Amino acid sequence: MSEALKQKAAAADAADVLSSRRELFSLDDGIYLDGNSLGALPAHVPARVADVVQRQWGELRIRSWDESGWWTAPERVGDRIAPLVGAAPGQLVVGDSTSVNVFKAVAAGARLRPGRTEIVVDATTFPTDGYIAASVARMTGCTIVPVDPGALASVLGPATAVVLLNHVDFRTGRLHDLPSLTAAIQGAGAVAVWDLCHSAGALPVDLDAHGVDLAIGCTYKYLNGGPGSPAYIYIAERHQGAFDSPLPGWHSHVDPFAMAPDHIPGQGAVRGRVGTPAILSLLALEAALEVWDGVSIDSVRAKSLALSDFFLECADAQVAGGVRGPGSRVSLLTPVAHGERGSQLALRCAEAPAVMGRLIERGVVGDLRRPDVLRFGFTPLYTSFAEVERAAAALVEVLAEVPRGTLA
Ligand SMILES: Cc1ncc(COP(=O)(O)O)c(C=O)c1O
Ligand SMILES: Nc1c(O)cccc1C(=O)C[C@H](N)C(=O)O
Repeated sequence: MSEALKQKAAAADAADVLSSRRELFSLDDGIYLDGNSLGALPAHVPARVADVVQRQWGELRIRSWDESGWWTAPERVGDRIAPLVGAAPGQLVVGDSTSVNVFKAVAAGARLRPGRTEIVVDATTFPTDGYIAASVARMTGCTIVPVDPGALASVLGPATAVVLLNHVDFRTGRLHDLPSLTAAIQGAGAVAVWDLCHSAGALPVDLDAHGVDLAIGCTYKYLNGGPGSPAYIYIAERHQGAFDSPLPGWHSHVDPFAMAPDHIPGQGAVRGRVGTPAILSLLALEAALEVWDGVSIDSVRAKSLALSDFFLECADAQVAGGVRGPGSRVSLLTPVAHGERGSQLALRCAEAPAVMGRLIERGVVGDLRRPDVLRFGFTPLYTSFAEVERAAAALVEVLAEVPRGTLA
C-alpha cells in the first residue's frame, strides 16, 4: 500500500475527535470490522457485571429490584438510548430480543389500524423481521406485501395497516430514506415501523423529528451491549395510550403486584414491557452505554463516512479494476452516495468465502453473507483510519493470493 495512503491515515487519525474513545474498549492487535454484527467490549463492563452478580444479586438478592433499580431498568436504559436515536425521554423501553420486539411493534401497529388488511415489508428484509411479520399476518388475517422500499408508493393504499422497513439493509448497507418513507406511509394512513438495528449508534435517526410511529432495534451492534443484549421498542408518545400490546405480560400492568386477574396496562413506554427482564444483560448494556457520554452522533456519522470512503479509496487504488470499475473481481453493493449508505461496505466477490477466511487468518475480521458478499463494518468509536488502510491492504493481498474459482 502506498506511503501516501499511510500518511493520509495518520493525518486523519491525528485530527479525529473520537480517537480517544478507542481506549475505552477491550481490543487487541487485530482489525475488527464486524461491530455491525457484534460490537466490541467496553473495558469497564466486566467489573460492573461482576458487581451486579456479586453484590446486587449475591448480597442484596430480592431487595435489588428496588434498591439496585432493577425494576425500573427497562425505562431507564431506554432513556439512555433515546438521545442516540433522536427520541425524547419516556418513549423507549428495553427488554426481550429484537425478534420479539418486531412482533410487538407489527402486531400492535396492526391493532392501531383495525379493518386494514395489508402488512408491507421490505423485500430484502433481515429474515427474522419477515418471518415475524408473516406470522402476525397469519394471526390477524392480513396479507404480506413485499416491496423494494424504492417502490413503496406503488403498494401503499387504504388497505395498508403497517409498513415494516429496515433503516439500513443488513446485506448491502443501503440506507433507506426514513423521513420521506415515513411521510409516505403516514400519508396512506398506515403505521410506520422502523428496524434500526444497523443504524442506531452509527448515524442520526431523529425518530421524533420525523414523526416515526414505532421502531425497534438491537443493542449488540453499534451500541456494544454484548451478545444477546436486550433490544428496545420506541412507542411514539402520541400512540402510547392506544398501544395494545400483543404480549401484555405482568411487567406492563399498571400495578404488577396487585396480581390482578385482568390486564390493565400502565401508562407510557412501560406498555412495551412483557415479563421479567434479563437483568444481567440489561445492566451490562447500561454500563456499556457510558462510552457514548459526551459523543455527538453527528461526529460519529462524519467519521463513519470518512472511514468507509477511505476504505474505498485504498481498495480502489490497489485492487485491479478498483472496487467500482468494470472487470474487477469485487464489486461494491453499497451505494457510494453518502445519503444512501449506512456504516458498512458490502463487496460482492465470487470467492468471498475463501477471501474472508484468509482475511480472518490475518486478523482482519469482517464477515461473510453467503454466497458471495464480504461485509466490512465501520464503528467510529473504536476503528482508526490506520486500521482501515491496513485492512484494505490485506484485502488486496488476499485477492492476489486466492485464485479465481476458489470456493473455500
Ligand atoms: C435488521 C435486523 N433485525 C433483527 C436482527 C436480529 O434479531 P434478534 O436480535 O432477535 O436475533 C438482526 C441481527 O441479527 C438484524 O440485523
Ligand atoms: N444476532 C446475531 C446472532 O445471534 C448470531 C450471529 C450474528 C448475529 C447478527 O447480529 C447478524 C447481523 N444482524 C447481520 O446483519 O447479519
